[in-house]
Amino acid sequence: MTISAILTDIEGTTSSISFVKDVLFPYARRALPRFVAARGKEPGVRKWLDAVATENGGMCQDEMIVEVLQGWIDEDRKHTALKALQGMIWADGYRSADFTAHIYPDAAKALRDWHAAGLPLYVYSSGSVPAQRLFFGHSDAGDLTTLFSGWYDTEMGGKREAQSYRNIVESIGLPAGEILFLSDVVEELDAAREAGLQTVLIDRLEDYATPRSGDATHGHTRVETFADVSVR
Ligand SMILES: CSCCC(=O)C(=O)COP(=O)(O)O
Ligand SMILES: [Mg+2]
Repeated sequence: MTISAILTDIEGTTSSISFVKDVLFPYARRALPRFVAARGKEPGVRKWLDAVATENGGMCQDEMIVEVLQGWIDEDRKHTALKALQGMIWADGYRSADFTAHIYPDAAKALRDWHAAGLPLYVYSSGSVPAQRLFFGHSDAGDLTTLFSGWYDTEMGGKREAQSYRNIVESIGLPAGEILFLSDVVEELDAAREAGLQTVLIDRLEDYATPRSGDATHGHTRVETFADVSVR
């Protein structure tokens, strides 16, 4: 079947889970108290803190909001408010060169090759769109932002819901069946398939101790690196 565009996940797909869990999340957890104290009154920050407070019974102390957010980081909650705030915090880390974002060399190469071949590339991640731009703007392989034609986060809906992929398909403006979605999470691939997209499971051996096979792949094509993704 024709592939006219590629939509990719980040964590566990283009990039290692351990970079996100062991570098980005602890950085945000540590920096949160100081970040909220320094910037909590800015409208663009306050709106997300207020959203967290409202969801937790209207708590009014920022210290309590910080504790809730740190708990969500520990649980790896993919909450839009947390993701927006994390993105703002990571901006400091990237700017001061505390880290660069991990990208598998095979992913960087394939993304460059597909872009050069004229295939439009899109990102769909639980990380906020500003966080995605920072991530690919400061990757181990340099600034890759110009490779992408569009960016989507959970403002489009949750990654395990078919409607989110329908929203993205409408935004991209191509037939669902011509868009290939790449992810390490089978439930995300299931939702994308339900919306009519083509799917490939990226099964990184560095991230997943046991290769997924048989029923565990839910029938999605499985590869271990981007080099094995066929776009013809
Ligand atoms: C691009 S921001 C860092 C990743 C992140 O916060 C995250 O939750 C990644 O989730 P994904 O949907 O890319 O698996
Ligand atoms: Mg992922």
